[in-house]
Amino acid sequence: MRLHELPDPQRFLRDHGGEVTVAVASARFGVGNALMDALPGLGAIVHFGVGHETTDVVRARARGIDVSNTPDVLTDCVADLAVGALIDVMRRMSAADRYVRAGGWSTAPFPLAARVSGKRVGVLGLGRIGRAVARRLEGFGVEVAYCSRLPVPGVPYRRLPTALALAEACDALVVTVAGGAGTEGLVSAAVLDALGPEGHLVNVARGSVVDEPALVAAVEEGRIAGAALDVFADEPNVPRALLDSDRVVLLPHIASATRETREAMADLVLRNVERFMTEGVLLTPVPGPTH
Ligand SMILES: O=C(O)C(=O)CO
Repeated sequence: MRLHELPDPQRFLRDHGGEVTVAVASARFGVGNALMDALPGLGAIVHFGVGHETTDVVRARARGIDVSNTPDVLTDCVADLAVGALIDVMRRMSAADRYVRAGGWSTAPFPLAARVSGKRVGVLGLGRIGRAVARRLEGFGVEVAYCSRLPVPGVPYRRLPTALALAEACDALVVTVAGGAGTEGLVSAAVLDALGPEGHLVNVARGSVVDEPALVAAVEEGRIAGAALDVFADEPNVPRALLDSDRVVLLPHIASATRETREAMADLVLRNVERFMTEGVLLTPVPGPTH
């Protein structure tokens, strides 16, 4: 049953909320507190997607509700897209495509772009996706550094203590950290200024991680060279100044959106539901009580 497609979802919740034992939610909407409260018999929340910041997991667990997401199956596609977006914004591929289509090539050569190979790239949040991005970048002879709450054992990359220090040490920053209150505004005006007028930003995490008004100002004022964004503060709304900028690559939150990966995510959702319905446990519960 799809709650959002019902003519009167509130009425359904009043009449049948107590019968629902499993809720499946997208990472975008999650299960908010009001919905959680309307489902007194809920035992599991199964997210389609790796992000789960839209559900209060601590609150759910306190009520005995277990929560799962779809890790691993989307890592490669998100990392592929992050690296593609980095190359796009640094080499200005989308802008060059627009240039050719608009007939610019017959009037003047396209302006020179920034080299990718051999540059210093900072990965903000070295989880599964961050590590997959870093591994790919090694193939470009990129010097990778990272910033994460705790040191990540067994990786050959330099760890910087803060996002600011990482931005100061790098030519480009790729944001792969989890969303939610703990990372809100982590890429601040100061971080963008540390990245500098030659620096590029890629965000495949959550719009909330970047101070979007500060990013808009930095792009407009040329305080950073460019940005490639798959996520925004208020999707699907993209600030006008970004739409108007040729220095920005804009993507409609498609990092995991391949047929193969979306099928694998859907399959994992169904396997979580099945496991919960048959054995009362989830297959891929989200880690830690306070994650
Ligand atoms: O899995 C997620 O959290 C996503 O944002 C999918 O792209």
